[in-house]
Amino acid sequence: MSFDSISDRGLVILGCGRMGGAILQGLLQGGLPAKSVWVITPHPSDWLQASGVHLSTDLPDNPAVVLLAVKPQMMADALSQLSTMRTGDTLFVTVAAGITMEGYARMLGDQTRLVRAMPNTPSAIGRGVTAIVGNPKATAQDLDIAQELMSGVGQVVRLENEEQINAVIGVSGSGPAYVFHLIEVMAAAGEAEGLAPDLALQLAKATVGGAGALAEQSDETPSKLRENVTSPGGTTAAALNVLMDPDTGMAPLMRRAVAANIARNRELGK
Ligand SMILES: NC(=O)C1=CN([C@@H]2O[C@H](COP(=O)(O)OP(=O)(O)OC[C@H]3O[C@@H](n4cnc5c(N)ncnc54)[C@H](OP(=O)(O)O)[C@@H]3O)[C@@H](O)[C@H]2O)C=CC1
Ligand SMILES: O=C(O)[C@@H]1CCC=N1
Repeated sequence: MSFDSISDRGLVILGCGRMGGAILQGLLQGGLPAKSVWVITPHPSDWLQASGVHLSTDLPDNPAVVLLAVKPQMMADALSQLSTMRTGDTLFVTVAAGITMEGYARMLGDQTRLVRAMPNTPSAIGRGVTAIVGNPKATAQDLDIAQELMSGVGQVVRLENEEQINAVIGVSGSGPAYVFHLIEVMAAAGEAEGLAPDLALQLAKATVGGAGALAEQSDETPSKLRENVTSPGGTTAAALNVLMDPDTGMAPLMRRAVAANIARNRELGK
């Protein structure tokens, strides 16, 4: 990775919890010098304190990039800490759900160059996927910089418009939670059928992890991979009859879950 402008002018990270921390870790591993990073976060972890970044010190007044990684509900308060910064030349990259570009224009001014990025928690192990979209002031170079920042923690895809970010949150931003829940319910079903809890959990985790890796690495579609498991008239077919029921199966359930996610995201944006 090349971080020339960030190395020269600095990166400020506002909020260094799960997501901000994962991104910072990816950037440092990718070669960004710790001395180019300023972090504002109320309770820095031991790892952060040992990382060599600037903590609780004066901020550069014209950093190349500010990464916003606080909870949406904290954003307005948190941004007030940047009031001494000249924001004209600085690119803002935000990972917060809910807050729209219009909302940022109200808080930061309508001249601010801003990229919304929506990562997910597998970023913590470099296996995230992030979707990015720029506001009307963001340049092609700004999108390249945001892509470079986020590629430290996994794949990056680009969106055509801001509206699409809602569906991204519903699918991949929140999606790891759905998959973790799948592990929980598969393990619980195994336990209910007589497996020891640890063994049921091991089987469920290895199955979801292995199937996910196979789906990513295989040239076959997920539908074909599913068919490969399913012997006609066999045990998998019996289970899929339940899971693929058009009225009560996973498809209508997932549709409702993603719709609820998007509705909440719109509420947060108000
Ligand atoms: N978790 C996820 O799966 C995803 C999260 N996001 C978005 O990422 C953002 C952060 O989420 P996540 O990392 O999970 O949350 P965390 O709570 O883990 O991180 C938020 C961090 O912000 C810090 N913080 C709180 N107030 C301030 C402040 N005034 N100034 C600076 N820092 C502050 C918190 O500190 P402390 O806890 O010490 O108070 C915490 O370390 C959210 O906007 C969320 O929408 C996006 C995609 C996926
Ligand atoms: O639950 C949330 O609001 C955030 C956004 C995507 C994942 N976590």
